[in-house]
Amino acid sequence: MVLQCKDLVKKYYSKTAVNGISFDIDQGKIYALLGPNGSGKTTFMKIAAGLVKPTSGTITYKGNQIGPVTKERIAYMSTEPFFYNYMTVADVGKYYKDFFEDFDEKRYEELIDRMELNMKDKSKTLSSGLAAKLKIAATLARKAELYMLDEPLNGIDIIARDKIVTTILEAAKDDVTLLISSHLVDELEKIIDNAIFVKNGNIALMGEAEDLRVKHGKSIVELYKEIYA
Ligand SMILES: Nc1ncnc2c1ncn2[C@@H]1O[C@H](COP(=O)(O)OP(=O)(O)OP(=O)(O)O)[C@@H](O)[C@H]1O
Repeated sequence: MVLQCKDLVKKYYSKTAVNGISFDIDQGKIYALLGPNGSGKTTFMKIAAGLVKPTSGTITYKGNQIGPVTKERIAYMSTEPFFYNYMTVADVGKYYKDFFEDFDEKRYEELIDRMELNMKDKSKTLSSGLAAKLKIAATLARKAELYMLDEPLNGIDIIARDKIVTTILEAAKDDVTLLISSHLVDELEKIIDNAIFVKNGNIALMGEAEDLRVKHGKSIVELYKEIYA
């Protein structure tokens, strides 16, 4: 296993966003982190990315505390835009290269092409769907070991979603792990190995997607509806 968390808690003043979760994530698998708005998915990803400190509990990546070493190996794509309005698509690449040693410029060019973006486009002129694609391209151009993508399909039209899902799948290798949050469970169901259902900061259900389907006689989409109805 690569990511291990035990009794992880995050409180924002009186609000408990993550309420004592424990689970492990195995290398080389694709995980869906599922749950409605406010269930704690983003908070968990931010803790694993080293952007938010847990209130209590432990979390390690390959035995290391979350910190500078793990940040070099974990690529996190937040729901918020990370680039400034004045930047062009090319500037975003340079900005990323300055921050991350594992950033592969050639791969970025390929991904920008694939997403039908142009290096000269100004980020402030991009539609929300194109800005979402830019975030994905920049994140997947890193040669990370663990990619955590928070709502990568948000704002992306139904035609482009397949392309994004295929691009995400290309990143999946034996030594690469993916953790993807999404409300669009249909799209994720096709590609995931494991599902983690989060409810009110707790794990409501988790397991290998195929085991869950067999055990409950339901698809992941149906389980989602049942858990959150
Ligand atoms: N900085 C913060 N200050 C106060 N409360 C916060 C903060 N960040 C998150 N919360 C609260 O913690 C809870 C979990 O939020 P979080 O963003 O982790 O959920 P989520 O499952 O990612 O939801 P969404 O799908 O809407 O992004 C929510 O009730 C939210 O209001």
